Amino acid sequence: MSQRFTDGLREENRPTWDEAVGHRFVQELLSGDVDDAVMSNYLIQDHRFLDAFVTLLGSAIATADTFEARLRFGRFAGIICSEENTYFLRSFEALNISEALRDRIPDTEPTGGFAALMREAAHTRDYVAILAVLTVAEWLYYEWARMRQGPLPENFVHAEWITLHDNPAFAEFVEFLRNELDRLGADAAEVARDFFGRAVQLERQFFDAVYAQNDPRDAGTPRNTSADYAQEEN
Ligand SMILES: Cc1ncc(CO)c(N)n1
Repeated sequence: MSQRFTDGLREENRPTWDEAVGHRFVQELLSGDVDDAVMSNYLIQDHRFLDAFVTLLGSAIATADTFEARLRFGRFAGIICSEENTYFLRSFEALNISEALRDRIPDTEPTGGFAALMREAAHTRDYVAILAVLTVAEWLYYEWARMRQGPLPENFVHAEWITLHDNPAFAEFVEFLRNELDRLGADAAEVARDFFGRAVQLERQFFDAVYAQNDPRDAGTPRNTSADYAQEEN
């Protein structure tokens, strides 16, 4: 039996893939031990990832070569734009992160890099390039989420981020993405490898970045001097 095209792509990126799937953030999330500051950094950045991701899903709907695939992407986009987006909003509320505070936090480099990569893939209008990025994002998340061995964490912010990526419908969607890329990628292997490889790198860097920042909520604490307040007003 020959190896699936997507298995080959993953093998080419194996060390980085494993570093992402087994990342400290993932381990702490699965055990429910992620620090609130780290989770806040992650969710603020990932909510922006989601914006670019929806754009990419739109380009998949536009470029897919079958009606069946278009329907799948449409149904998935529905979940991302409803249940997943409201998960973020409920989590921001629980972590006491206002919209104003979020607006003050700049993009990290991997967030900007991911948005650029997704925009680039969408602009190619090449279904294979688009599929390669989508497949990394969803397959890699499915792989870490299903590693959980103990019970779900009690905190819904942790638990729901796991179950959103480890449930039968999500597993089926990942399998669909892989089948699509298996079906079409071999004839456009260079494009597939390029976008797949860059996406895997960014996934690891995205996790790294949440530990390289301060508590984002400090950006919302009042400063010490009235001069600072005055500056803020202007
Ligand atoms: C950075 C990143 N990669 C993948 C996913 C899963 O869609 C996500 N939410 N964020």
